[in-house]
Amino acid sequence: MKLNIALLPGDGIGPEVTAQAVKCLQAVEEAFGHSFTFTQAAVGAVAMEKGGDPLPEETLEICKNSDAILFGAIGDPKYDNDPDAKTRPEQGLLRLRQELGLFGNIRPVKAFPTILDKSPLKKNIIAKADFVIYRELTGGIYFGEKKLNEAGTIASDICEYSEKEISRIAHLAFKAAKVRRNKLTLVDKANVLETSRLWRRVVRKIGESYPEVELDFMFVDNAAMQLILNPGIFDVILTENLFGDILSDAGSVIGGSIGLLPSASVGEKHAMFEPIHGSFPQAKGKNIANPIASILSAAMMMEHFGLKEETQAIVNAIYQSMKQNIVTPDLNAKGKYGTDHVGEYIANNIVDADDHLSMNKENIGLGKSTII
Ligand SMILES: NC(=O)C1=CN([C@@H]2O[C@H](COP(=O)(O)OP(=O)(O)OC[C@H]3O[C@@H](n4cnc5c(N)ncnc54)[C@H](O)[C@@H]3O)[C@@H](O)[C@H]2O)C=CC1
Ligand SMILES: CC(C)CC(=O)C(=O)O
Ligand SMILES: [Mg+2]
Repeated sequence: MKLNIALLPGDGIGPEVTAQAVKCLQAVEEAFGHSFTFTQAAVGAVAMEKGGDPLPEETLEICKNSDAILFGAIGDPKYDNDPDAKTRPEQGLLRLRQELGLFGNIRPVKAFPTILDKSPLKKNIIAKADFVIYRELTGGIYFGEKKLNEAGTIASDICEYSEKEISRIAHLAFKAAKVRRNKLTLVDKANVLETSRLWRRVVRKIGESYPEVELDFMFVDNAAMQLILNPGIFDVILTENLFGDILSDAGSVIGGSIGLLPSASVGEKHAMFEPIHGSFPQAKGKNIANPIASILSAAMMMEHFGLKEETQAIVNAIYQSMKQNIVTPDLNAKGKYGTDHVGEYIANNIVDADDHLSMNKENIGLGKSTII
């Protein structure tokens, strides 16, 4: 298969982790006989340094003309610590999602069996965790009107959702539930928010077309607690933009590090693959960031194109690195392995399934059912 991949490393650890994902995609290319072309473009603070715009027109064009986008991370303390900054790196990512119509963000969460002891949570609790968050990505409070009064004393952010915005991601989530364990939990705050009550009405109606899927509802405050206490009760979580952002970072505690959680952001025409973590500026240039979230995002890209064996080969190689304890310091405090070493090791262990008989065949479920 020939793929044109737009590469947007971004800020902080973004370039370090995406470089490892690229190594792994190149290993897939070689092992399976594909042809991937990478076109790099600037986004976030690095793009602002060059021309002031966190999403330059040229970058957007490269993305629009690509088959898929591999995104690193954006964000810089220079802007985080400046409440008066008019332009921010994060606007580059938000606009990119909006311009490309990436309305569905798919975030699978499952603990790798080989590193169950890395989570601060009890093994018997997290071993049962296997869920996927379908987060609405181009609506809600992140995209509503923002206001600050002249005195700078009163601010507001509007949260707005339309039936159309809710229903397109709801269909994706129901379809995912059908090929998983037939359960969908809508997480909202319908006891307080009008938008949440609209979500409930629309999702309940759509649920009638998916009679095999058990639909339940949970308030977001309770869901934050259940995710930690009882993660095994979830299969597909469907939720709005803000709640999905927060819940998925909380969910990353299950796997032992946010540096392990990938995502796919999908729309009708485009697809982007991005770790759920940010630019982790404290780690920039130190060669300590975990590259696996980025590498698994590349695996989700392979899965998106129906390349199941390729997806599995990447996941198997990640297993191998964990089994050998070739992991970054977030998973082994005494570890001496750097971002590039872990990436290199995983890339070197990516082999075609035919040559794979001696390798570990377990999988984390990515290859089966997270992307429709
Ligand atoms: N998708 C994106 O590009 C996102 C960007 N951001 C931006 O990133 C910057 C930093 O934000 P934070 O709130 O500190 O979130 P963050 O996700 O960058 O880091 C939070 C903590 O997670 C851990 N962590 C993150 N990535 C890791 C990795 N690959 N390996 C090991 N540990 C990892 C570190 O302990 C870190 O202190 C901000 O400017 C923020 O706006 C935040 C979230 C998402
Ligand atoms: C920085 C935000 C725009 C993004 C974020 O936190 C996320 O998508 O997880
Ligand atoms: Mg986030």
